[in-house]
Amino acid sequence: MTHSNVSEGDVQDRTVIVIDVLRACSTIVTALERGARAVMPVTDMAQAGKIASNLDPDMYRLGGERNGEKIEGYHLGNSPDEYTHDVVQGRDIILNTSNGTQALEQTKEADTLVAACFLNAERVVDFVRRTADAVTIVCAGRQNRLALEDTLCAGLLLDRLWDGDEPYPVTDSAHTAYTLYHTDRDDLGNALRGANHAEWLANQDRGADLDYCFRIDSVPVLPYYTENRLLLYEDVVSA
Ligand SMILES: O=C(O)[C@H](CS(=O)(=O)O)OP(=O)(O)O
Ligand SMILES: [Mg+2]
Repeated sequence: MTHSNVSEGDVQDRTVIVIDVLRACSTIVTALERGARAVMPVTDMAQAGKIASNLDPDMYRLGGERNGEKIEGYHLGNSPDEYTHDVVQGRDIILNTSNGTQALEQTKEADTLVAACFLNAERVVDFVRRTADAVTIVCAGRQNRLALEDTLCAGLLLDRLWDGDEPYPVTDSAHTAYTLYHTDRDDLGNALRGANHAEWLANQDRGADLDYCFRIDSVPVLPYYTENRLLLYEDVVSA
């Protein structure tokens, strides 16, 4: 398990779970659940513009943020709330965010790559249990620093994957996430609301995003990365 500074060994021949609770992975899960055809994660304006220039303008929407605010000229910001059925249905979403889409870019050479958050926690755990041997969890974090909400989500996934019994040896990062989750699990909502990013979003009047993004297991979809885009896993296997 790691946050930022992903190395080749972290991804090669491994199943990688990228976690970004606030808010990119929660937005990706939501957009796909509400009917987006695909989410294309990008890292900068130039890459987003290049992809957009090759698409029919009615068939895509540009989404993303810098410093939490919608990027000028984009259709959507990074609040899951904006990704309504009417807006995303049948369209490609080009998503450009500060941390989550950067983590997806860093891990795109993984054997298997999925996006996770609290909304789809059990769906990810179930997929990993059934399909994966070697797993790396990458917490997107914030500005290359640890983000409490991502670490607690990693701890929840590990608790479920290990069935409440921590194996030995594990990495220091995994041990920390698992232990922290056990410390906070009885009042997880409170711990999450005390996270720096959560406090910051609350101060920006984004409290509704917190209510939504902290709902565990409420959107059971699996965003699966293939050919530079995230698709619903069932659409990949049935193709
Ligand atoms: O939109 C978000 O919540 C963050 C932006 S920032 O780190 O608060 O500037 O982006 P994300 O890539 O979803 O972590
Ligand atoms: Mg984040």
